[in-house]
Amino acid sequence: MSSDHLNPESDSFESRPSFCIGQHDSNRFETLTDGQYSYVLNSGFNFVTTPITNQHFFNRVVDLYKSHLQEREQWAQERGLTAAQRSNPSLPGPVVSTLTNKDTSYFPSSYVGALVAYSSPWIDLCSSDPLISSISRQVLNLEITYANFCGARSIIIPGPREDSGRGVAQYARAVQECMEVTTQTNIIIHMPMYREPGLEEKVETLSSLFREANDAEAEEKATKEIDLFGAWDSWHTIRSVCTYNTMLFVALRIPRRLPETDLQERWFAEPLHYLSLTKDIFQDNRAGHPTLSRNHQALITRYMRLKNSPWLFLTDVGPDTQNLNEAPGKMAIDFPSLSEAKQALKENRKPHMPPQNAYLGYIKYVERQQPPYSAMESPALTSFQDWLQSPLQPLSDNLESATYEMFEGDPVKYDQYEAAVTEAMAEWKLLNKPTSSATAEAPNCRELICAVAGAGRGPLVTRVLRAAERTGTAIQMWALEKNQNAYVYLLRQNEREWGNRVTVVKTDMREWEGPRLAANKDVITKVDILVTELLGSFGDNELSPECLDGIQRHIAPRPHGISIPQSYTAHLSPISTPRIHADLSARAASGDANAFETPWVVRLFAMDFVAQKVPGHARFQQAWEFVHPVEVSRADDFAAEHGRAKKYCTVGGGAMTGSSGTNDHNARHCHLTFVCRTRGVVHGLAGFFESVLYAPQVQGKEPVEISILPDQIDRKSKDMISWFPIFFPLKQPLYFPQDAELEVSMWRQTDDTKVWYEWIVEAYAWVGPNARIKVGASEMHSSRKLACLM
Ligand SMILES: C[S@@+](CC[C@H](N)C(=O)[O-])C[C@H]1O[C@@H](n2cnc3c(N)ncnc32)[C@H](O)[C@@H]1O
Repeated sequence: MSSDHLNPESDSFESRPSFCIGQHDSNRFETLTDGQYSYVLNSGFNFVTTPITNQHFFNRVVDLYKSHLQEREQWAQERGLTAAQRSNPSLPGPVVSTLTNKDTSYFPSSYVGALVAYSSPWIDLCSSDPLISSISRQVLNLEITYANFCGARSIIIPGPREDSGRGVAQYARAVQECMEVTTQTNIIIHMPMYREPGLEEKVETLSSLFREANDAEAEEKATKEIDLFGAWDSWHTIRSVCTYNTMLFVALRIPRRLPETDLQERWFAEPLHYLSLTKDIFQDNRAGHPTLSRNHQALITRYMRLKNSPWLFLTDVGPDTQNLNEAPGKMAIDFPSLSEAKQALKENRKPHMPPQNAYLGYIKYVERQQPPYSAMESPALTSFQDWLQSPLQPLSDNLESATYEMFEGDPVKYDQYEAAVTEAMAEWKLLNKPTSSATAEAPNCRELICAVAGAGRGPLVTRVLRAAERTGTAIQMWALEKNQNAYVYLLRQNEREWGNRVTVVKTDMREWEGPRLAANKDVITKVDILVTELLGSFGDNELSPECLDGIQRHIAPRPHGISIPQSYTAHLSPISTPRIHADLSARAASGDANAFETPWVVRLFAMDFVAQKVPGHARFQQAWEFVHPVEVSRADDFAAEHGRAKKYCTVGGGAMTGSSGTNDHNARHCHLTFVCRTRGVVHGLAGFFESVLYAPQVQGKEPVEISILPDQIDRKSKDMISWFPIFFPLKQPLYFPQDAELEVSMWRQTDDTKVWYEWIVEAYAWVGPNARIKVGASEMHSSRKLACLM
């Protein structure tokens, strides 16, 4: 292969994720000088971390702790305090005095924004010793406010080193306090994917420095089984305490042994800012060069597909402190000596250019190996990742041309519709079914009456005409549209593209009088094939059932007349999607009272399906189904008796307050049980739909379908992008333990004038072979205030 695919100027250029790679040294105690910073960048890194305070400060804090203990002891002895008096928590504690210029080499500079501040790893916010935890909190506050003052854009705080409830709560509270003092700075918690031995921060903490030797607690910890989801749990506590602040992120330590994919997916959904790779996770290949396992490469590839792909930082891979101390100064780099300039010329490099770092070189190789973006990862589609859109209301609103144009950009939907119509027409012929054009005057007329209702700008009309040509079927074609602007476009299409073969009518399909015969305009007949595309992401959420109800009386009587689509089903799965939850919380905080009551259309991406597929309980479960035409309609019966203009009224109040019940047959309810093996948190329900456009009557033939279900789309309508999923949020994230069951209740509600959804999720835990207890429930959510008007 030529290297053209890597050249942006070339036609065969393939775009792929680009990596931003930084360097972190866990033993660094001083900020890099200008020259050292240039040296690291010249080694090929894009950014570098910096400590906020130095060794001097560390020594000062250690001395403070020691002297405080001594003073307290002396003071207690002088006063002859009893053990109880000594442990009085009201005795004054140590106060870390403010920073001085001796405590730090980090100052505002031209490149301070390019440095990622790393707070001191030696503090212990989780300590059970109140003195140590207090000192640690003070140190963190001093560092964070100072880094914020200096202009740091990101500050990494080493995560808690254990997952104990008390320690993590203390830690989370301290971070919450930091978030209140920073303004423009991202706070990033450095967390391990799980507690793999050796993966944690190596630097000793104040607690380990002062801990009695041979600590039983430490020993117990070492022998404890690893709780794979423990570190994620701690992160979840921290971000919950920080109320899903959108400036709080994770730097994820990648372990040497990758865990099960469930855990990898859990982290994928979190706000990942960095992936941190230590030297230890690399293996040497036969030539002695560092490499990563295939699984590690696959993980990086997966995470790099995110719209905001995480940055990477390599820890302790060099250049180390010694290299940097020997690094030439900025002056030497800018004005090299004659001999260095000569040597550099000979070696075809820039003067003082450091050697390429082997680990970095390998990661750059991994970057070049990234699969190019597919058609489904175009910049436009990628920009839709996790972006919330209010669902369309094509019935009550009139769509714009650009919206129709966007629909028309996806050929898959139209191909499937054409396949369905082709199949229906071919079968009509094969089974010699009667047509609605055959009247008493022309009993042998074989022309099929076809109508596209809700034709938009006409792409489905084109497909029906094409299907007729392909199958050699004579048809009389009708196109109905209630949008007066699209109607103008349809009239022009008829003249220019369809050779005036189509009768275009501007009408709401529910008010249409029915098709008139081409041979005798006085005769109103029936439609043999009715084609509509009124489907939303949840199937029925753009009121397809209500619209089809209003036109189905024109479909030729059973068994001949057909509706394409023939049926559609709505499906649900509970998901964890912290980023969307954070987005919705921010909207709610800025005044959107309905943020958590809106079913959003969203290209869900950074999310985790929390339910597993187990026997009897699928991961994606069907909520309900609509089939067309409806066998019996009470409204039709009523209209036949009293006329269509008459208001349908039942005795009494009907099903909903004030309703007369005409649309009750389109109400639905489901109660679904999902099984979750690992513990986690649910932020809402992902909704999908499938539709059988046409199911052939001839045995052995597959139905023509479309689907947006993640486990079906590739089989039924691969690469179809016309619909993104729908998301029903939960106001309060619902935490559940392992081996839990989530029970989802959802309703499609109607009061004859509008349609809306209501949903609730309950969590149960198994406590015995036959006993479950309820561990939590969401509140009842309702989109009634944003209902679709009929
Ligand atoms: C999702 S768009 C599909 C447009 C077109 N068939 C396509 O596939 O590109 C639905 C169309 O149905 C129209 N529509 C919705 N409800 C209607 C109704 N009750 N009567 C007539 N047209 C309707 C809308 O104006 C819109 O043009």
